[in-house]
Amino acid sequence: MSNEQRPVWHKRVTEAISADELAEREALWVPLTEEVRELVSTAILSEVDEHAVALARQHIRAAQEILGTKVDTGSFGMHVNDEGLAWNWGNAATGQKNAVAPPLCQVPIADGVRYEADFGAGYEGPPGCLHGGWIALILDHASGRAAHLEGNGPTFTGTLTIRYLQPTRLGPAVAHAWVETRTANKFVVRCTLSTEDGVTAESEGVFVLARWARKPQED
Ligand SMILES: CCCCC/C=C\C/C=C\C/C=C\C/C=C\CCCC(=O)SCCNC(=O)CCNC(=O)[C@H](O)C(C)(C)COP(=O)(O)OP(=O)(O)OC[C@H]1O[C@@H](n2cnc3c(N)ncnc32)[C@H](O)[C@@H]1OP(=O)(O)O
Repeated sequence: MSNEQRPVWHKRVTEAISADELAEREALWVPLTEEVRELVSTAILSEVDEHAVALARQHIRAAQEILGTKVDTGSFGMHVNDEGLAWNWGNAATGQKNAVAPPLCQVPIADGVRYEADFGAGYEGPPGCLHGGWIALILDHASGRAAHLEGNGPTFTGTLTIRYLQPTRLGPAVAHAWVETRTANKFVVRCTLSTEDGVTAESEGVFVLARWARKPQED
């Protein structure tokens, strides 16, 4: 894939960094992400008085100021090194630096892709249950990842059909996605989301290997 083929919106940053240095950087930032995520949940559930709220806001503004002394602009995009490593830590589903992303943990399996997560107060839709929009994101991401692994390139969601079977209670959940059929550039992927109540949502999606990422003979 050449730079000329990539669309203008595709932010790509090349960095001279080794795999070891990248691992160190990840170890530095992931705890911050987890703490910000925890802060969101605590802020929702907290019942402290107005003085405590004012004090907490002071500390949060101080942290914001410290982090803001050196920032990139726009989005994180896709960072790459010359060893072929790529990391998109701003990703809304799994970005290591994105506290808005749910706490998804990918677990290796032979048949497709499995993600596990424990959804807390920040993900609530119907009282006590996971918001349907988050469910869509999880099904979409797990399916996209399954297609990506099999197609070896960036696959975009073309169509995603979701059946919400029963409410998904907050707490532990598992997503399992697998490619059902494929042609050179198109993948039909199925995905389920399950809790201790069983399967709560399922989807079927068509994922398309982006035209700009196809090898010339596949176009
Ligand atoms: C998402 C990757 C971004 C790039 C990042 C780089 C690296 C990524 C690294 C790691 C990623 C890891 C995992 C990924 C995990 C999650 C992914 C999340 C996915 C998303 O959240 S992504 C955002 C929402 N998504 C969009 O923003 C799409 C906007 N849209 C378009 O960009 C185009 O519209 C596109 C590309 C869909 C098609 O355009 P195209 O020109 O490539 O298609 P083309 O005409 O060649 O068709 C080829 C065959 O697909 C069929 N086809 C075409 N369109 C279809 C559709 N909509 N539904 C069903 N089938 C469709 C045709 O019928 C034909 O089928 P057939 O071969 O059988 O004739």
